[in-house]
Amino acid sequence: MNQDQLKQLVGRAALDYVPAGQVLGVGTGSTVDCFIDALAASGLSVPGAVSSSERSTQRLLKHGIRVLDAAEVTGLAVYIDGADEIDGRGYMVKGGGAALTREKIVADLADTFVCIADASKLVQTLGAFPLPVEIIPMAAAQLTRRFSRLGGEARLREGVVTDNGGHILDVRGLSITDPLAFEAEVNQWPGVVTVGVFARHKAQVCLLGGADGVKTLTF
Ligand SMILES: O=C(CO)[C@H](O)[C@H](O)COP(=O)(O)O
Repeated sequence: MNQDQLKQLVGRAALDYVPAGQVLGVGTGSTVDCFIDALAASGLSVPGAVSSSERSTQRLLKHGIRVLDAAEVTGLAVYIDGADEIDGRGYMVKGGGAALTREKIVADLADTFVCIADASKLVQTLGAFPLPVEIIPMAAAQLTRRFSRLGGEARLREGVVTDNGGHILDVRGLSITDPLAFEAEVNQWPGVVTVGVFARHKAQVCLLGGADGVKTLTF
């Protein structure tokens, strides 16, 4: 199976986690696109979804699935989203699709984060994937210097403006051995909107698609 087929496989597997009769949190990315398509084809009745991006909102609406504002719910049982990397503890790097801020907001509403990913995303240590960080543009140069003091090389993602009007720095060369401490530290640097380490909002479940089918990891 190629990577696209694995994404479709885990997208379908995630249907088992859709809470009956409840609003669902929906992430962003090509794997989530597969999940949204599978949800629409499944005939499962969901009262609506809280979406983490304009991209997912458009896809949900195209399928006739109602999209609610985050402010319209007080909580969600389940949030389903992809990842750029996930480790053996459920900590993740996210934001390859530049939606990390809204993804963290929706994840924060949810009791259970279900990560859907192909097996290439499972890593020993986070950091090989360039770490996305949403920033306020004015702070780009000084944040670049801060990352360089941690051994990271930050580059502005050219031509990308997030749904929130922010910019994205991609930071190469990091080895994130303590994701909770790293996230807490970087989050409080002035000019950082959101760091793409999801440690406080880690996955509780990961549906990992590989040659042998879907493996369910729980953390
Ligand atoms: O964090 C994300 C978007 O901001 C995505 O979940 C992540 O980039 C994985 O995407 P894909 O499913 O396309 O591999």
